[in-house]
This record gives sequence, C-alpha cells and structure tokens, in this order.
Amino acid sequence: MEEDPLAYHKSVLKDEMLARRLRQAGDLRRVSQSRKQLTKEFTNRPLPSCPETRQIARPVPEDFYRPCYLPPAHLKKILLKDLKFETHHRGSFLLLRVFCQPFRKSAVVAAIEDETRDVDRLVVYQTRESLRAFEVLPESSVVTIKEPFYHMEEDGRYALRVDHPSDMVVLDHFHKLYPEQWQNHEETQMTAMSWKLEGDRAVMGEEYLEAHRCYTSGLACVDPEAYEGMRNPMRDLCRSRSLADLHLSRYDASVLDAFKSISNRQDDRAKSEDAEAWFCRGRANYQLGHYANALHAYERMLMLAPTDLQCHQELDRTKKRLLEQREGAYDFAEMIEEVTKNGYFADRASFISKTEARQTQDRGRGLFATKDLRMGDLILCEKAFMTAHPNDRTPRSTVPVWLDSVQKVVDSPSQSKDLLGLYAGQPHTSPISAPIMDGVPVVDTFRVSRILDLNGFSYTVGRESHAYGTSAMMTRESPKSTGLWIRVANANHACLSNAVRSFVGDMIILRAARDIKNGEEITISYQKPAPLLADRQKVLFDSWRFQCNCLLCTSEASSVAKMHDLAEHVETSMAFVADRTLDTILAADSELIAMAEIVAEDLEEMYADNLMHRLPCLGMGDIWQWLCQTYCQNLNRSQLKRCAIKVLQSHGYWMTLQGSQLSIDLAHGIPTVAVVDALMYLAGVAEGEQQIELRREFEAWARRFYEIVNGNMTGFELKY
Ligand SMILES: C[S@@+](CC[C@H](N)C(=O)[O-])C[C@H]1O[C@@H](n2cnc3c(N)ncnc32)[C@H](O)[C@@H]1O
Repeated sequence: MEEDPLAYHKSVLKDEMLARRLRQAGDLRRVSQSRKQLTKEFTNRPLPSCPETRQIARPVPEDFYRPCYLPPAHLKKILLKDLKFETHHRGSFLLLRVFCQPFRKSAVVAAIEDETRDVDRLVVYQTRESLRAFEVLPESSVVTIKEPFYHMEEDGRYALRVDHPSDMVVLDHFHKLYPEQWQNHEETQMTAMSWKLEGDRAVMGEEYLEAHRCYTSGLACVDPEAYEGMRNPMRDLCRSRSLADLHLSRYDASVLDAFKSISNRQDDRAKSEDAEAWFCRGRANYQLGHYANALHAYERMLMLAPTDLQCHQELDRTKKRLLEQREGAYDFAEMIEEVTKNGYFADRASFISKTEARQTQDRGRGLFATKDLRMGDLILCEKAFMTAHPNDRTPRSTVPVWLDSVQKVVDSPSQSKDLLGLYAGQPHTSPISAPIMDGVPVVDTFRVSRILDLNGFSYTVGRESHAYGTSAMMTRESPKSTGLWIRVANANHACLSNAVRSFVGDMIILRAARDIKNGEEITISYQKPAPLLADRQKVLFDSWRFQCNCLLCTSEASSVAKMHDLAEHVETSMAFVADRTLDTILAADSELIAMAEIVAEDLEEMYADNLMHRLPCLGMGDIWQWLCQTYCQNLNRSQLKRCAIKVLQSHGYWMTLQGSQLSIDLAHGIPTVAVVDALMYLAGVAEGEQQIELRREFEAWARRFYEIVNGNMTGFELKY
C-alpha cells in the first residue's frame, strides 16, 4: 500500500484534537459560528444531485453509546445554550428546525436553530445510502433530538451528533411538540382531501417520502364525525400510503395500511379499491419473505379481480417460492442465469428446514441438523438478510451493509428480532424485537455493527457461471462483497468442518462434506484454513475471539515440538510453488522435479502424525499438486497417479480400490478444488490404462466433490 505523505501530520492533529476534547469535556458550549456564517457555509455548496462519494467514518469504540429508550414526554426540553462539550445529555431533548438546505459528507449535515434562534450544526449518521440529504432533513423540517450528544467532529468543530436513527424524530406539523412559531399556516389549513392530492402529485414525481408525509398529514386531519354519510377519505389515504410504503421498503407499514384500507363493500368501486389493497398486501408480504401470507392476499385479490394478469403472475411466482421453501427445489442453472443478468440478486426463497439453531455446550448457539444428511446433500440455501457490494462511491463494502441493515430494521421492525438475536460478542439473552418508541424501533447502531462484524461473510459476485464460480474459498481477488445470512450466522467454525459454503448471487448454499446425523452440529470453516496452526488460530482470534478446538487443531497442538520445523518446511514448499508457476511447469527438468520431490518428502516426514491419523496436512497439498501438474505435462502416468493420491491424502482423503470399486474414507477430509483435480487426474490415468469402469468411478467422485465445493454442477464441463 502507498504511504500517505501526510500521515505524520494527520496523526499529530488527531492527538491534538483528542487532547482538546478531553480538556473541554463537560464545559458549557461556546458559540463558535453565527447564523450568517452557517448560512454562507450551507448555501455556497453545489446543489445535491445524487448521493455524493464519501468515506464513512466508523466511530471508534470509545465513542460507542446507547440510544435513548424514552419518549420525549419523559425527557426535559433543553436549549442549544445548555449543551456541554463531549457530553451525552441523558434525560433531555432538543427541539430544532433545519434552516438551510443540508448536504452529505461522511454523514448528513444540517444547519439548525432552536426556538431562541440560537444556531449550530447537526450531523446525522446511519441514514439510508440512497437518500439525498434534503430527503433525510428537508429544509424547514422540525426535529427532536433525544438525549443529544455534543461532540467534536473530524473537522475539529463541535456539532450535535446522531448515530442511532431513533434518537432523531422528524415531527409532523400536527405533533403536539411542534412550536407554533414554526408552523406553516398554509399547511395547517389543508384538508384531508387536499393532502391526498398533494400526496398523489408527489407519487407522480416518484417522491415517495414526501407522498408519505402528505398522506400521514391527511390522515391526521380526518375527522370521522365530519364524514357522516359521506365517503371517508381515511381508507383512500391508507391505501395510497400503503403503496408509498411499498416503494420506501417499509413493508410492515404497507401491510398494515393496506389492511386498514379494505372496506369489504360489494359495489364495483369498492371492489376495485380493495383489490388494489390486497395486491399491496401481497407485494409487501412477498418482500418480507412471508410467502403464505402473500399467497393468501393474491388469492383474495383474484376473488375481486379474477382476470388481473399481474396478480396471476405474482401468484405463480409466490407458489414457486413456497415450493423452494418447503422442498429446497431449486433450479440452480436458472438461478445462475438470473443472477448473471442482474448482477447480485436471486429472487428465491430460503430453504432452511433441515436445520435448527440451538445452544451448544460450550460455544454459544450452533447450527444443528434436524434430518440425516448424506455427503453432498443440500443442507440449506438461504437468502441474504443484507448484502453490500463495492462500487465507485463506496469502495469499502462493509459500511453500507452496516448502514442499510440498521435502516432495514427501522423500516420493517418485524425483522429486527432476526438481526438483533444474532451473536454480538456477549452470551445470548433471549432474542427480542427492537422496542418501538414514537412509532420508530430503537435500534442500537453499534450493536448492529458488532453483529455484522461477527456474523457476516465476504464473497465474490459475478462469477457464478464460471467453473468454481460460486466457491468463496478460492476466489481471493477483490473487490469482495459482504453479506449476512441469519440462519447460517448460527454456524460455529471448525477448520475440519462437516459443511461447505458457496454462493449464487445473494443466496448462500451449504452442502454436507460428509454424512451428518440428525442432531449433529453443522460446522463451517469461516476462512480458508491456513496451513499452520498458529496462523489459523491468530486469524480466528483476531476476527472472532475464539480458539478452534477441532480435531485437526487439537491434534496439531499436541505436537508443538515439531511446529517450528514444520513452519520452515511449509514456507520452503510455498516459496517453491509460488516461484514456479505455469511457465516453469511447462519447462520443468528432472533436476527441478527432483527438488520438488525432496520438498514433498520432507514435508511428509513432518506431517507423520497427521498422516498416521489420516488427518489433512494443509501445508502439503500445494507441492503434490505442483508435481501432479508437472507429471501430467510430461505424460508420466505412474508418477501422476502416485502424486494425485498424495494430494487426496494431504486433504485427509484415503481411497481404497477393490477391482474397479472405489471407496474413499471421508471422515476427516477437507474438500477443495485440488481434490476434484486429483480425482480427475486419476480418471485420466484410468482411461489411459483402458480401465473404463474405474475412470467412471473417479469422475463420479470428482463430480460429487465439485458439487460440494461449488454448490452446484455449473462449470464442471467447462473445467474438465
Ligand atoms: C457467527 S457466530 C456463531 C454462532 C455463535 N456461537 C452464537 O452463539 O450465536 C461466531 C461466534 O461464535 C463463536 N464460535 C464460533 N466457532 C467457535 C469455535 N469453534 N469455538 C469456540 N467459539 C466459537 C465465537 O464466539 C464467534 O465469535
């Protein structure tokens, strides 16, 4: 990585800022900028068009703080002048108005005033990636900031900082806290119907947030008495807001609003409106993955509008999802085709019914089989809760997934239990949904961040149709995408795991690496296991804070004395292979081959214990693979056969041949691409020796391993 020439100055500046922060902490705020200065700063910026490029500052742990769990009614109102530096004002709230067009930097930044016309800046983190600053905080909007945090930002200036979405509530003009002096009197005069028309206009312009605001304001002015004997606009407003909710990914609210709007009357107009509401309910339930509810909604719609083509299509789509959910009936080739076209997403349901998450004896919760599984079986195929992909605007991918996971739960609180129930670094308490305060779920952003760090996976997209395109373990090239899968997040790690993961778009696939009994724990390897025990344990401890005690690790740990020698030999082998790529394989002479044989033999000696117990020898596979490639190139069949068997043994697979019947001891194997290659070398040798049955046996085994490693068979023919 290139060194930053300003690194030294930056670190001095950072230290100075920290010292200032510590010195001033608790002091009463001093006004540092006038309204005129702030107005100039905010109005001289280019108008926001699309979300700007930005680097998101992740707060350092000492800045972590909890969200406010109280409504404003239980808090004391304070003014800007009451703020103290570096202080969380617990038990208090501020009432503020945005007085200029806000902008986005590493967060949404707004100029705000209080009722005394005192001014300052408000910095809001964790807003939805795709929203523009003026959508988050429209000019003239009135907000309450609960338990405000007055903090020095990266530019060395103080500002009010909001990290938890529920700590800031944008008030509707009819809210009882909304100060009279900031009321827009034109708006307060509007009727429910005029709000509805305003909302419809916003929908036409695809301004769904604004439409939502209008429909909500309209609903606030509906007086049921005033519509005695007349058509009550409440249902119309709810139906329209349900559609706006759908566009805003607020699926829980969409289901509820659609429900409220259904009249069950029998006149034609009511039927058509109810059909619309059932459709919204269907779509929102589909998006939430509640396919049975979606099916019910579409069936109800078809009772009212039997010829609606779109509804028939949605119904068919939903039936497919239900089949996938029930039976794991996926057409992977079709799924790959879809993902290849759209890049990231597979419109598929999760199949997780052969597993359950429950407590282990000593490793928190784990994933367990609820059925007997055979080697190669699909254990589960799960849709991601959230994925994030690197792009020009956010080249580092984990931050958007973090932000959007918070937002997803805020938008559809019913999903909060799934996310917040995951491991966050402490022993589990029983999973709870986020509490709702002022109509908004209280989500602790920092907890979500920790959950994502401990439970997310990185993977590579866009290679699904290639050979081994869905294997995350072998694709080391960046950029990487990040994702979170709720059921798989319960799986504990073992370097010698019994399941292997792969990806198609945003679906994760787990296959059984060996037979797994009903009730047995399912484990996966969080990372491609490093050859040396110390390296493996370091990575696992640094990232996940545990030490692996799988059979391979405990066995290698018991031969500590040899560790140093082994490390030396593994390094020699790795250097040999790294220096001698394809060109040298093509030109390998007998001297070079002899050298490689010596390196391999030395390693075998080092790995005598592993070999005796038929355990994988992770540092030995590469050199035998190199020799396989070389002997294959030289058409030396007998040596190729010997080395291919060594590759299998390096991975913990020991084969037995009885005539042309091949059996493989799978107890301690680690399936990889190299295992498939070795089996295909052996198939080639058998073919050369005219042993057609045996060739078929080897190829059949190679196919089984390919499916485990890659998740499905796509690309096998291409590669072999
Ligand atoms: C993705 S979570 C796995 C589920 C977790 N055990 C739970 O209780 O929800 C990752 C965390 O599980 C624990 N863990 C995973 N594999 C482990 C292992 N082999 N030994 C001990 N702890 C493990 C670690 O605390 C790790 O940070």
